[in-house]
Amino acid sequence: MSASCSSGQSGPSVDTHPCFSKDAHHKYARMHLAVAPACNIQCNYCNRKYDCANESRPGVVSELLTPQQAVEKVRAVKAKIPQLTVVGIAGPGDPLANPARTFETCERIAAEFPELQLCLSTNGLTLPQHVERIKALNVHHVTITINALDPEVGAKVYPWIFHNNRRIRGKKAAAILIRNQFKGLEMLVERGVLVKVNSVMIPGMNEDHLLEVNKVVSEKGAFLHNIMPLISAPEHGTYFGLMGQRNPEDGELEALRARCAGDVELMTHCRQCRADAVGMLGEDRNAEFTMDKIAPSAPFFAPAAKNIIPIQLSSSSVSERTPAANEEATHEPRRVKGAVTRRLAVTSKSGTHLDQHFGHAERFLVYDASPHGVTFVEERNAQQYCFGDDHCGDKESALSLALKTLTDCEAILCERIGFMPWQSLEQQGIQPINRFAGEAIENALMSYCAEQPEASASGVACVR
Ligand SMILES: C[S@@+](CC[C@H](N)C(=O)[O-])C[C@H]1O[C@@H](n2cnc3c(N)ncnc32)[C@H](O)[C@@H]1O
Ligand code: SF4
Ligand code: SF4
Repeated sequence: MSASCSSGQSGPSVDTHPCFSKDAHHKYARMHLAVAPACNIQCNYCNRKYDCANESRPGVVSELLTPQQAVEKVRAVKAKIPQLTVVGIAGPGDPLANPARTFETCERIAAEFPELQLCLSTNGLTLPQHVERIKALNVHHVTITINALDPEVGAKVYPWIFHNNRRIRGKKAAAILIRNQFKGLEMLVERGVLVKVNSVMIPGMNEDHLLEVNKVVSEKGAFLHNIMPLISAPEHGTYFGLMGQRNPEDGELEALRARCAGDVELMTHCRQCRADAVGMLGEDRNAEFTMDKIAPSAPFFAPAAKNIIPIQLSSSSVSERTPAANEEATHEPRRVKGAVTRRLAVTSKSGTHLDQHFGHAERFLVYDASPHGVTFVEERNAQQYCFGDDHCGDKESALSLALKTLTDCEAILCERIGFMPWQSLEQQGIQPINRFAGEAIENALMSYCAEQPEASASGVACVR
């Protein structure tokens, strides 16, 4: 596309942006900086991974970076790839759910490399409150992911949002998210910041609705609309993956794009890059620029292992109970001496690692955890409800018994989980988490805590 925007939005040039200009795409390089682990909403298609070299999809990175490391990485990439023109923050979580880390990174890069274009990719939940800062930092463009206009459709994509220190679910949550996305879009356009809108095409759920999204984002002044195919597979461990939500088939996305009637230009060559992609579009040279290669002596952030309280599983710590009536059965995190503490459960065969399928658990291990440490609370009996095909009896009642023992837990971390229990847990307000499969329990619990929005707001450095 040319430098002039079809929406009439004036402002920064897009001629040297590899994603926006078909000419630029072979000449210029981009890089994503993975400084934003936390997210303040859940999309049913997203499962972030923080140490994965193999998968190529959004939300996956090899390592998380502090703002300082991010600048070191830009220095190293710029020295080897002088065609670098664009530096973006696109996760692996949401940049604006990690505002301190995101804006510190932008400030450092703007100070050292004023010639580089900065961009951010966000779900938009907290966008309105950050627009002035984004403008002041001279961020070249912002991408907002908008999958629905109608909260009814939105509620099928987003099970919850975390807003004003509360977890909100269903249509109410989707309505708040959508309102803030459009408010943020309008505020940015008014201030001359380029806005690209991403929408994920989810067959059977939002494809017709995206025609309306296209029309409205066009009227509101977005300069580019990027309708991307859903990437969904059971092995990604997402809700959609487990429920068998299919991806668009050949030709479906093109047909949808052809039906879009808004004036906004459509992007057709997005590669759905990882949150740490480096290089020209279509290539990923991130492996050449991992921190061990560019700053081998620098200590990497790791959770404060010294604060881990050793776990001793004894029979006296095994509990038959569900939380007592006079105990607060709440999922809300508590603040203890300044640190947010969360009650979390895990399934584990070994007692040390997340190595057990939810359906195979005969016990749940319950912890109070914060980004700084982990305290073992107790073991609770779970009635195993899945024994394999021949033995599954009254699955539902066994599952509901298992769920009763977890009412005070915010999330359960497990190796894997099936669709039915996932749905039941979510209905009860307990988030199933399987992205730490195989990890040591303490590290996984601290990492989970550190990636929550309140943790990053209180300045927790990084998770790994
Ligand atoms: C990983 S997100 C990070 C930025 C921000 N949190 C957001 O959602 O816009 C970057 C983009 O990848 C998209 N994405 C994530 N998982 C996806 C999936 N399974 N299929 C298609 N797009 C996906 C998001 O919708 C978003 O547009
Ligand atoms: S907003 Fe972005 S990071 Fe958060 S769950 Fe959705 S896709 Fe993942
Ligand atoms: S995800 Fe799409 S828009 Fe973002 S850098 Fe890759 S090609 Fe460009």
